[in-house]
This record gives sequence, structure tokens and C-alpha cells, in this order.
Amino acid sequence: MSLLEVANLSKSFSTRRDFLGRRTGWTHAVHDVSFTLDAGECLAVVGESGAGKSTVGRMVLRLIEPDSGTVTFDGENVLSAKPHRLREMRRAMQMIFQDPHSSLDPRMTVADAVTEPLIVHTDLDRTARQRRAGELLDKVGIGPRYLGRYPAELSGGQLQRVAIARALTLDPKMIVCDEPVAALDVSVRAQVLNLLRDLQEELGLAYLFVCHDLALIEVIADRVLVMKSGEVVETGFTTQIYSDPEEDYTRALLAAIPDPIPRSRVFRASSLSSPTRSPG
Ligand SMILES: Nc1ncnc2c1ncn2[C@@H]1O[C@H](COP(=O)(O)OP(=O)(O)OP(=O)(O)O)[C@@H](O)[C@H]1O
Repeated sequence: MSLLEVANLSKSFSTRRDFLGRRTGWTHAVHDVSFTLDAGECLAVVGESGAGKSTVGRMVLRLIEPDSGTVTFDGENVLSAKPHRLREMRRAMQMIFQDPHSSLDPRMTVADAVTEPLIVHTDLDRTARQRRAGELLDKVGIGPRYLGRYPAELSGGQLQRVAIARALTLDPKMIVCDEPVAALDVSVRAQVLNLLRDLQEELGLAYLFVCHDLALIEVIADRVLVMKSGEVVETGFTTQIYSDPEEDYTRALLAAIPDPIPRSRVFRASSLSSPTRSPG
């Protein structure tokens, strides 16, 4: 049994209403999407803008309610879970969003952002929470000296590291990464991508990695699910998708890669977490 099993997921959004407020127009954002994700595996969901990737990621965590289909996480039905149980399940299923400026509260210090899940989900005292936050900031390569800072004092790359630390607070089994480097400067994308990959290896994390750019996923994804207009076009191991794609659409996505991240710019986490290094 896989860690995550998604079957026949569909979702439409209403896009227009008539003068009485009745829904008259629909976008079929996701149609009949199925896939599995094993523990410790990274599955990239790729496709151009509007393909339905983010909607799939959000439905897996039930941040958006699907119209139909099933989502099973660790053997449990996510879509029928009662609110209390869903809250418990979400300890193990976290999400990292594209823009850390909007995913982190500007009024909360880094320490507050990272420890908030511990306040909600555990009975650790303040000292233990601060210690855990310091450990997590070390793990993501920015160190505990940032604990008292506010988001406005950090760069985009540093903020995304804080968002990653926050996602790790409750020892999740799976993280939905929704375009986690798309909003970052090109110069720090490889660093954050490699941090994610090294954390995955170290902690045995599974990633559902939503990404519009095939150039970015070669270094991190084990398998790829290609989506177009809400449907799955093709799925396969990353090496096979890159070397021998079956579908014209996948070939077109590959042909559109403008500037792949050279493997020489792929750093190890050990160098990222060095206190002497100044990450972006
Ligand atoms: N809340 C919503 N209301 C109406 N339409 C929506 C909503 N969310 C998404 N859509 C539509 O559903 C379709 C799929 O959107 P989605 O964001 O999942 O695509 P995506 O592949 O993640 O694209 P992008 O990379 O641009 O975010 C799009 O046509 C989008 O406009």
C-alpha cells in the first residue's frame, strides 16, 4: 500500500453567475486524476499554467473539497475524516506554498511562525518549543540567530527556509510543495531545491511536488505526472520522461526548457547548513 493513494479526483469551479446569483459557467479544473505516492518518494506534478496542478495538491490536503474521487493517506480516507481527525492527520501532511511572503504572517517572528504548530498540536513548554525551533532553523541552513526576526527582515530564500522549517515542525511524512522555488531569485532556486532534496533523504519525506518547470524537477523527482487541461497526459519515472517521453505534449514541455539548472550548481545540504554560509 502506498503512503498516498489518489483515485478519480475531479473538481469544477463556478466561474459565472446570472443576475439571480445562480451558477451558469464552470471550469473543469481537474478531471479523473489518479496516482500514488510512496513513503520517501518525490512525485512531480507538471504542466503549463491552468493545468490543474495546484488544485490537485490542495485537494490532497482537503484545502479544496473535491467533487468526486478518493484520497487515502496512510490507509485512512482523508475526504471522509471528521474535522478533529483531519486536524490530527494534517500533522503528517504539510504544505509549502509558492510565495513565502504571503504564507508567513508579517506580524509573527520567525520563532512564533515555526513554533505555532507545536502550540496547536503539542503540550511542549516554551523552552522546549524554542529549542525545537532553533534545531529546525539549523536544519534548514539559516541558524537560530533568525528566531527573533520578522519576515520583512528576511530575503525570499530565507523566508522559504523558514516556511520549510515550519512545515517540518511536526515531523510530517509527506509535504505538498506548491511551486516552492518559483517566486525566488534564480540565484537561490538551486539552493532551496537542494535543501528540499537533502531533507527528503535525511528525513524520509514524501513530496508531491507541483511545478510548471520541468527543468527544476530533474534533480528532485523520482517520478513525474504530466497534466494538461485538468487531466493526466502521461506518467513515468523521471529519467524515462526526460529521455523517452510518450506524448507530444510532454515533448513540447521538454523543448520549452529555457535554462536547466546545471548539475554543477547542485549543492549538498551540509554546505547549505554551514553557519558561515549566507544563504539567500
Ligand atoms: N477558486 C477558483 N475559482 C475558479 N476557478 C479556479 C479556482 N482555482 C482554480 N481555478 C481554475 O482552475 C484551473 C486550474 O487551476 P490551477 O491553479 O489548479 O492550475 P495550475 O496548473 O496550478 O496553474 P498555475 O501554475 O498557473 O497555478 C484554472 O483554469 C484556474 O483558473
